[in-house]
Amino acid sequence: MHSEPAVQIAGLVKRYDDKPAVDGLDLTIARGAITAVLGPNGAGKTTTIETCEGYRRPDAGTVHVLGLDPVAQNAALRPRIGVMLQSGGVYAGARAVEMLRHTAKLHAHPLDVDALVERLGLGSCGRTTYRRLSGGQQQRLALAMAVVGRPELVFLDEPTAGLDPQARRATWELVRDLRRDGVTVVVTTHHMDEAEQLADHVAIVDRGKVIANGTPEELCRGGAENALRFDGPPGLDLGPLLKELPEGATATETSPGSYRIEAPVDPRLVATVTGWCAASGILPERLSVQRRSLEDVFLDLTGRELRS
Ligand SMILES: Nc1ncnc2c1ncn2[C@@H]1O[C@H](COP(=O)(O)OP(=O)(O)OP(=O)(O)O)[C@@H](O)[C@H]1O
Repeated sequence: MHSEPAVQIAGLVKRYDDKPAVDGLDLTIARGAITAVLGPNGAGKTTTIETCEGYRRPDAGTVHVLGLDPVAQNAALRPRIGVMLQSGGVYAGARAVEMLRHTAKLHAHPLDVDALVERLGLGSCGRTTYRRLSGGQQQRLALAMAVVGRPELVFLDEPTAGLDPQARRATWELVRDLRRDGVTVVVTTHHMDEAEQLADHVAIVDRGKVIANGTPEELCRGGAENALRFDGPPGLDLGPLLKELPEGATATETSPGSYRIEAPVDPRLVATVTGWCAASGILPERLSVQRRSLEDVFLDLTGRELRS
């Protein structure tokens, strides 16, 4: 296990026509995990990732990927990373599966091409040229090309944009399998459900900076949406319940007969509250868990919706 991070970015600045697309971005990405870089359109995700891949030179700051400078040491870095770009990067006249086989042969320990083709539902496009594939098929082929060489680190830029739900799930499964094989995966997305489903770590990017960073649980912890609600008889004495709840929890009657317990919601909390209700002869009606989502976190931090 390497202790050195997979990616280390400090104070990254990248400008286009004097306008900063990335504006002092700091980010450390651990090895062997799935990290989602989440943010609205235009936040600077693609620019950051392309800088990590060596396609763009930083205007300021430093970037290290697998301990290497992506521009100065590009030749050493290239064989160790897999890259799925948002648009193409694939020769349009080449036959889909042939191209994949060819790419596999360039690597010492490639994945099994037939299994990968099957996995991503590309079996029917064997002899079809890239330009004749549907958008979703092109997307899946680009993903296959990024991972077939069994790289140490994979960058996936919006891998499920425009995919149908089935292809989306197949992509997520493949990404999870990569993690199981010890591959580090960095995925950019503006779908918060994708980040919540997939990622071990989430970096929320807005206006060229990382504005929050942590596991989905860490980011969603606290705040008004992390609560349990139930209805019961009005005027209950919540003091005895509060004594049973974890430190820092609050219990309030928000309107007559409506109760709200604010605390990290886990099965034990639900058992404590329902146990107290049972012991007090109360039937908790409309018992519900309200969890903060990454969308709520983004809204709290920026006052804006994440959705584009
Ligand atoms: N080649 C370029 N020339 C000029 N401006 C650019 C270029 N590439 C990106 N930008 C601008 O830089 C900013 C950040 O873009 P970037 O593509 O990095 O964001 P993003 O978070 O990946 O967005 P999306 O989710 O839409 O892909 C945007 O304002 C964009 O218009």
